[in-house]
Amino acid sequence: MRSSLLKSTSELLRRSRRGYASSSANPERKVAVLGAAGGIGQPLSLLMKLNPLVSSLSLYDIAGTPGVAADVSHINSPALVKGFMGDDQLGEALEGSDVVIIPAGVPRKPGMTRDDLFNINAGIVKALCTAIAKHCPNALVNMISNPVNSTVPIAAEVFKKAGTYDEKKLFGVTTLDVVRAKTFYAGKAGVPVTEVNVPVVGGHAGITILPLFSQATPASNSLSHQDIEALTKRTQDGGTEVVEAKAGKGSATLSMAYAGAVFADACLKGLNGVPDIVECSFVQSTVTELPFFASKVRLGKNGVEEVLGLGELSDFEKKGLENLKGELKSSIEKGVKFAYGN
Ligand SMILES: NC(=O)C1=CN([C@@H]2O[C@H](COP(=O)(O)OP(=O)(O)OC[C@H]3O[C@@H](n4cnc5c(N)ncnc54)[C@H](O)[C@@H]3O)[C@@H](O)[C@H]2O)C=CC1
Ligand SMILES: O=C([O-])CC(=O)C(=O)O
Repeated sequence: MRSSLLKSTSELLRRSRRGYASSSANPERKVAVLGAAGGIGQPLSLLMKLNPLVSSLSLYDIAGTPGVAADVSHINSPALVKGFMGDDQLGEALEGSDVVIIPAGVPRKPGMTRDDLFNINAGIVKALCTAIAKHCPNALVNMISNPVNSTVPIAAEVFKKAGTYDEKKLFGVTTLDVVRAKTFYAGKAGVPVTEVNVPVVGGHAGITILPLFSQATPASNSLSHQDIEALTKRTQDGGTEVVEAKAGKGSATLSMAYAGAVFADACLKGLNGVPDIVECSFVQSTVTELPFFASKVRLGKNGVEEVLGLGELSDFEKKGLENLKGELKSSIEKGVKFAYGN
């Protein structure tokens, strides 16, 4: 009894130090998940229900949300869960949201690139962002829907047209690239995975995903150049590895839900004023000549507090950076053109 009391007290202290102070110390926070009944949406909704920083959880989809919401709502954690379905209920789902997470849209099948999803997902993202501009213009938007390299610029243009754009509040979620880079690096370098950090910069498709293993911590000097090349390629092809393993049944959902929950948690901590919250994300940027770029970002009370630079790159990474710019630039331009032309 005494030891379990001590354990729970020390857990409370640990949490409060890291941004999970008792719920009375945290402000009320509403999180909306758009696409909540999907492969990512369901486990992501579960993880957000478990997050003690969430007081209200709004689950929206075009179908299937009543069941998901009823199911998740039975979990005995504080967040109050409500399900919303169809266009008519989108406004209410969004009203008052602090963070909106968007995993709505179609996933890849084997043989497809993320860009092959553009035709369907661009329209979905545009419609959802139009509603965000109307119903919760101050929310932080976490864009998961692919192709992220284009859907984030689409969202920016929609918000600009609506007069609500704030570059500090729009994020392409690239956390899964970081999650993969950490896992693969730890396995190869033989270091504890929970201690690993690896920045991943650029974008979120193929060669635009550039892990900076030269900055990985804990540093390893047991890795050869070939090892680094193989780790880089595996990180860049991580999504395809899952798409092929699922053999037509979609793309990463569970690892993505985890990554989405990690990033949303960081956003909430930033909003709540927890200092030194840094995650990689695809944001409006001046780090390179490209208007959007993924790099480390410091999160704060208004969203992006500071877009951090790339640090020192190895020659291999410098080459990777130059190689990705062409593809990333045209994906960004494709998104902007779509938003303008429609
Ligand atoms: N950023 C990243 O790292 C990752 C992104 N993704 C992307 O996430 C997206 C979703 O993937 P999954 O969950 O596997 O797909 P899924 O097909 O299982 O789920 C998508 C959900 O979106 C819903 N939806 C469709 N149109 C909608 C609309 N207008 N409003 C609200 N909801 C709508 C569908 O009803 C469905 O429930 C895909 O575009 C996929 O490529 C997937 C993995 C990683
Ligand atoms: O590969 C895909 O289509 C889904 C995705 O973005 C990822 O798993 O990184």
